[in-house]
Amino acid sequence: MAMVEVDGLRKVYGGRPVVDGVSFAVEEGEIFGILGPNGAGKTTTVECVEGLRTPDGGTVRVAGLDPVADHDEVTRVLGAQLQESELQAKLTVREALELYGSFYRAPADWRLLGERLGLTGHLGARFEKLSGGQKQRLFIALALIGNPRVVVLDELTAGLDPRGRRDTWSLIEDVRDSGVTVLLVTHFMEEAQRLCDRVAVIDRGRLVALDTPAELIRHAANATLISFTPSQPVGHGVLKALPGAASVTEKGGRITVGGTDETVNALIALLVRDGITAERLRIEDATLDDAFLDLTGRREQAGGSVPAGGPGAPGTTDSEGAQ
Ligand SMILES: Nc1ncnc2c1ncn2[C@@H]1O[C@H](COP(=O)(O)OP(=O)(O)OP(=O)(O)O)[C@@H](O)[C@H]1O
Repeated sequence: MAMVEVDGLRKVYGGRPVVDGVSFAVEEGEIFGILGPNGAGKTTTVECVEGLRTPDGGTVRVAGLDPVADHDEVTRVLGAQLQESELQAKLTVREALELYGSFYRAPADWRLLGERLGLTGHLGARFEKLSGGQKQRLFIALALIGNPRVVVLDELTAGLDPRGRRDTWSLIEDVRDSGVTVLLVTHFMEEAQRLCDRVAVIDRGRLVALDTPAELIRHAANATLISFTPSQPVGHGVLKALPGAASVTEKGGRITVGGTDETVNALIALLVRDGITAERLRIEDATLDDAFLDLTGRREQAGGSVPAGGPGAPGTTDSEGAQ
C-alpha cells in the first residue's frame, strides 16, 4: 500500500513553478529518498506532504488523507523532524520529550523512545549543551513521539561528521525496521545509496528519475570506470569507439574509460591484440554521485560539506505556517 502519494504536484512562487508536475508514491515500509541540487524543490515537495504548504496543483495523500484538508488526522500518522531553531535552548531532553508527547492523544512512551535512541544518559541535559549527533537523535525521537506511520526527515545528517552521519543512518534503519515508513530528503549520495530503497531525483522542480539506487547507477552513462596506465600510447579515438564507451580522460599518463561491462571486455581484447600491458588496471562501479551528475549535469556534495546557509541551516525552510 502507498503510504504517501504525490500526483502531478505543482507549487508556484511569483509566477515561477518551483515544483512542476512531480509524481511519486512511497510504499509502506520503504526508506524513500528525495535527491536534487540546491533549490530543486525538495523541501517544497515534502512540506506539501506535511501539509505546511498548500499545493497549487496536483494531489497529495498521506495514508489516504489530504495533508491540508485533513491536517489534524495527518499529524496523527505523520511525524516530521524539527528544525534546530524550533527548540528552546534551555529545554532539557526530558522536557522536550514530555512536551511533544503531550501534543498527542496516544504518544509513544518517551522513556522507551529515549532509551532506543541512546538519550537516557542525557535526559537532564539542556538542548543547547547537546552535541550535533545528540540533537539529531532528539529530533528523531520527537518525530517518533506521536507513534507515526510515516516520518519525514529533511537533511537530517547535514552538519554531522562522517561518524555521526553513520550512527544516524543506523538509527534510521532501526526506525524503518520498527515498521515506520521513512521519507528522507538528502544531499548526500552516499547516504541515499546506503539507506534508500528507492530514490526520486528532482531537478528544477521536475522529477528526472525514480528508481532504486542500483538501477540509477546501472543506467548512468558511466556505470563502470576502467582506469589503467598503458605500456605504450593508446589513441583516444579507438577507446571512444569501444562498445558502450561514454567517456575517455587522461591524466598523468593514466587513462580512465567510462562505460559498461561490454566496454571492459572490448578494452581488454584491444589491449591484448595490440600487445599493450595495462599497469594498475582498476575496474570500479560508478556511485550514485556519478548517476546524479549524469541526470542533472551537476555534482552534489558527495559526502562533503554542505555550503553555509544551505540545507539544514536555520531559516532555510520557508514554511507558510498552514498548521
Ligand atoms: N516561500 C517561498 N517564496 C518564494 N520562493 C520560494 C519559497 N520557498 C521556496 N522558494 C523557492 O523555490 C525553489 C525551491 O526551493 P526548495 O527549498 O524547495 O528547494 P530544495 O530543493 O529543498 O533546496 P535546498 O537543497 O537548497 O534546500 C527555490 O528557488 C526557492 O528559492
